[in-house]
Amino acid sequence: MTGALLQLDRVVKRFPAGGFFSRRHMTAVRDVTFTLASDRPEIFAIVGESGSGKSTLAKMILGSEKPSAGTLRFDGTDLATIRTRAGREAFMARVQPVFQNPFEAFNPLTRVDDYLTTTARRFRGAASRAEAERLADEALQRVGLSLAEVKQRFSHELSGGQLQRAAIARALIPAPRLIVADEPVSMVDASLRMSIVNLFRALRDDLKVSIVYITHDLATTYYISDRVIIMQKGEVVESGDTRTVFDAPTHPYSIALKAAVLPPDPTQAAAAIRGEPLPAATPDAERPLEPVLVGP
Ligand SMILES: Nc1ncnc2c1ncn2[C@@H]1O[C@H](COP(=O)(O)OP(=O)(O)OP(=O)(O)O)[C@@H](O)[C@H]1O
Repeated sequence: MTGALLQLDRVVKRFPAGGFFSRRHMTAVRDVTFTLASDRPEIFAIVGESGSGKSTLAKMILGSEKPSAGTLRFDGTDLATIRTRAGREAFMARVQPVFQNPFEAFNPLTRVDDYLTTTARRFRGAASRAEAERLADEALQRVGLSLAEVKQRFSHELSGGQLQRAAIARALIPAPRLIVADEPVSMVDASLRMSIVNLFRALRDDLKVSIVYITHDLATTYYISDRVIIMQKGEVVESGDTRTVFDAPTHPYSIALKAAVLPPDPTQAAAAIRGEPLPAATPDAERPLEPVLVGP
């Protein structure tokens, strides 16, 4: 490991609770510590039920919320020290978000291609419309779309799956090192989920982008992530290599979570992601060592 891409050290976030005059606080994120290496792109999952602090953690990684205590470093720089507009823009180019609802991520009054070309001008310095369109098309091709398919179209004219792909393309235009994806497939039609999930793997492998994948969905986490932390009430209760954690969880919360939602058989889990009825389980002896991804 040559250094850390992202390093969280005892990160805490408290919010005021109990009204304006109250001094009470609730702790949304408590003492979270983890590191993503800069020379080993990976999909790092943050899993937990609603209210466990996942989105608050995502906002702190994106620099849009400040920690109450602890430090977050990106490429060695403490995010708290980024104060200038130029510093903030440079950080934003390297750490890009993908949100749950692509219809909220795009302004309904702006054409999708304009959105992408504006990003190319702002973050990649594209000097002409032709250059901005070339960069937008390149990013769209990466996600299985093309500029021709989105040109002159507004967000409501695309399907949810297409628009989430366009949102991922927008995130790719600045050539980021890290993508923070907060529930990126939960609003996508179940039948298209697998193709988006596979896309994140391709970005990791082909573009060497690391991905912080935030979700409450264990099935997709099991399929795509390399490492996982499981959060409960703001705290990390279990962490490690995804296969190890899910195959033999040790914390009572992880055990209960797995029992409640994750079909133990890989073929069944793949069907669950696609929203299909579960097929018969594959006998243990015939199971591949690695889960087989069947797409789209
Ligand atoms: N701006 C805020 N002010 C006060 N409390 C907040 C704020 N943001 C989040 N919280 C609280 O912090 C806790 C963690 O919320 P967070 O949204 O991070 O959880 P989550 O795991 O992402 O849940 P979900 O999946 O429902 O988004 C919750 O109790 C929430 O109500």
